[in-house]
Amino acid sequence: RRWVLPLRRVPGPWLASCTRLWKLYHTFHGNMEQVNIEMHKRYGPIVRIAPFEVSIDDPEESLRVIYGPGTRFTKSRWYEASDPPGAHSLFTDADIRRHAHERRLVSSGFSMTSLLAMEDFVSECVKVFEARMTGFADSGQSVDMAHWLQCYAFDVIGEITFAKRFGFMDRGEDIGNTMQTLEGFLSYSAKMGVVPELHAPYSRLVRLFSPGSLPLETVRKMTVGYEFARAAVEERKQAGAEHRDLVARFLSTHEEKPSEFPMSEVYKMCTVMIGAGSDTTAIALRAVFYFLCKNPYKLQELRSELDDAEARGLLSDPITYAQAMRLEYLQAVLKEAMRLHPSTGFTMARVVPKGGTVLLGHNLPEGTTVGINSWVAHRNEHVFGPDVESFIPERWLRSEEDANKVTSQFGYGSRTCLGKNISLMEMSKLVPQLIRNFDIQLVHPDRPWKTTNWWLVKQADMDCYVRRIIKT
Ligand code: HEM
Repeated sequence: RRWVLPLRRVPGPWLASCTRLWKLYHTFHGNMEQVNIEMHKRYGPIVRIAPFEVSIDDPEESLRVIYGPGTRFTKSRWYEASDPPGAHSLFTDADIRRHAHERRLVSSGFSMTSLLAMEDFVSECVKVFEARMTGFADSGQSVDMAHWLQCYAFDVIGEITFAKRFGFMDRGEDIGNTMQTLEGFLSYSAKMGVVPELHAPYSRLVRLFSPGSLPLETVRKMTVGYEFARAAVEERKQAGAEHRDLVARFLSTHEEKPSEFPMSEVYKMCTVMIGAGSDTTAIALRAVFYFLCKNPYKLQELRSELDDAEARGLLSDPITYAQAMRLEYLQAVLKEAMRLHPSTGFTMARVVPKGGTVLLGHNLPEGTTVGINSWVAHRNEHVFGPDVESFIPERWLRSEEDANKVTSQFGYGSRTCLGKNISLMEMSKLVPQLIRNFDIQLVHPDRPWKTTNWWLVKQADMDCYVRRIIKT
């Protein structure tokens, strides 16, 4: 394989060119984003990471070719392990036409009009979060921000999807082991995606043997996620009229086009919302607070912007999305945190279409898997300068050219994140509200946090002290 295949001229680790075991090994270790960065430092902008797969470090031309408008590159088989065998969802579908059709059916639910109609749901969650932080501040207890931000993200998804908070923030715990279940699902899909041909036989084994035996249990969890969403939709239907949540929009699409969008699609979309919309936002929010705590001058800069806006009467309580969008430094902080710590940490793998392609001077035959990892792309010094490892929100404010530099934390092109604006609203409303009202500090500022990459690069160990800022 090393020498015979058309990819023989693409540099990379010897083992990776012979077998997928190299990729599997690093996936198991849960630090693929770091390995990927290291590989590009060692081998250059194009690296062979499996016999038929290359990773690309080119956030401009190659990004447009692989993911841009009108692309014929399809999602790779890695995504198959994120669904029960044989199934597909909006997130995983490799069929370009079917995906485009389904995306059209649901996209009105994600328009700016529906987003603004959902703002009250998010405001409600911001208030509950603030109340919980006030409680911690008054008690002097430290707070595991990693956990609480995930509670917030889950409850927002509950609100915007089902018009009902799941109750994570109210109870402060992992209700029904949902977070743990999602973690198990991600860990399974990340690894099984490397050897997708084993996904179906493995799932059959699960059905044959005791479903309670770990780790076979993990496959069953995919079905549990679907059943959870199905039960929530049914409960929401019983509760009746609420016209602003996503379920209402999915149900109205179902009523208009029952054969194109049957109830199973409604359940599936809700499953995707929970799977794709909770951890991702929690990770981004953790990154924001972590980098602000680590960079007190930047935190001060943000606080000054908020104080100034408040003094001029430009902020309500809680802050509206429209007000937050006008806070330039805040928006730069969010963007910079997601540049340095994108939520997804694997290459977004795609298959080269018929006729092959040329990327970075290499002929890549059809069927080759190619992809860009945002962790690599966001650290490209030709694009972002020599200070790529530093948290510098100002880089987005220097010039129009800098402000328009492309990042891929939400993906790119036709498969770009459908929930991007929802999560930007969640973040834009929560971050300033906490910064203006609380002083947040890491309990162990010198201890780096722990991260694990099961496609999402999830952080742990983020204990913080929270103190109320008393305004005179
Ligand atoms: C900071 C938060 C978020 C980040 C960083 C993020 C990131 C991403 C990325 C990178 C992709 C593309 C994956 C690929 O091409 O392989 C994606 C797709 C997707 N995301 Fe998000 N996401 C976030 C929040 C959300 C939310 C809140 C929702 C829903 C409420 C959501 C729903 C989706 C869906 C449905 C897709 C599939 C779109 C398609 O293929 O047409 N995401 N997201």
